[in-house]
Amino acid sequence: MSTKDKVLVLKVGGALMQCEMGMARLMDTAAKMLAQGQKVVLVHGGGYLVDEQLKANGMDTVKLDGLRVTPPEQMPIIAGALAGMSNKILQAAAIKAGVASVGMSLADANLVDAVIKDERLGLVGDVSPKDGSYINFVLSQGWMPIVSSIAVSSEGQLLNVNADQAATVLAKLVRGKLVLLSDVSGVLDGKGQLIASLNRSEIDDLVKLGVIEKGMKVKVEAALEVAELMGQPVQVASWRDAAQLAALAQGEAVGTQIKP
Ligand SMILES: Nc1ncnc2c1ncn2[C@@H]1O[C@H](COP(=O)(O)OP(=O)(O)O)[C@@H](O)[C@H]1O
Ligand SMILES: CC(=O)N[C@@H](CCC(=O)OP(=O)(O)O)C(=O)O
Repeated sequence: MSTKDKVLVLKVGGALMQCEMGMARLMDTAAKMLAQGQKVVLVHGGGYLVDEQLKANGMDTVKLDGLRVTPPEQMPIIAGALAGMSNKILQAAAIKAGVASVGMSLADANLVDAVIKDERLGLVGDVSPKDGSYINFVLSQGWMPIVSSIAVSSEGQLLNVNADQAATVLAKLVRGKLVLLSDVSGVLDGKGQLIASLNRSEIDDLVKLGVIEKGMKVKVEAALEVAELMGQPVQVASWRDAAQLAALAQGEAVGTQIKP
């Protein structure tokens, strides 16, 4: 199987939706890849928009180990910011770049099974892959799925899933190649220098030293899970960096390689 035959699962962090230029560059990159026959699933976060909307509604944000504690009264605002605003802002940018997309969430078409992760986190979801037929159908039409990380449990409860974890579940579902794009060029060492590659023991050491923390800890752990499961590296890079996007469009490795 050549790399182009593999679906590319691209995850973007929420800071992207606050940067018109970044969105335009990313969607132009996606348009190029689609034109080359590369299938792309775009998974998105939206943490910044959630923060803004909670604040506007007089609510506090609490995070535990990089995950947002999600009390029931915050769920409508969080679902609105992620499955609504963030998803549609990205679809608008896709249309502007000539990319036909399907806006969806983890709740669509039996994509995943979702359960409450940990009672202390409230309505935060833990997801596992279930049925890829809908997303594969969308891809077969040449459309780009744009997927938010809102899921629904079998009891009909809306759940907030960390978007890096949403991306890992979709990568597993389509057996795809996973690239996590954030607002930093990759995993940085204690001096702010880009680390070219990391394996499990190196990650454990940097977490213990406090060099990898918060959202980046969640991200590298999600990346490592997929890398080990699929026996292939997962890349952590930046949507801000035009050179990294250009390299990505050429199928080249970018940022930090999280290795099995
Ligand atoms: N070692 C590290 N290297 C790079 N970023 C780190 C590191 N440790 C913590 N971070 C933080 O993690 C952030 C990226 O995680 P996160 O905010 O969750 O991104 P995203 O919203 O793009 O998923 C960086 O902006 C940085 O503040
Ligand atoms: C449970 C949990 O933490 N959910 C995240 C979902 C969005 C996200 O992950 O956004 P970024 O990729 O922009 O960080 C949140 O509420 O912020």
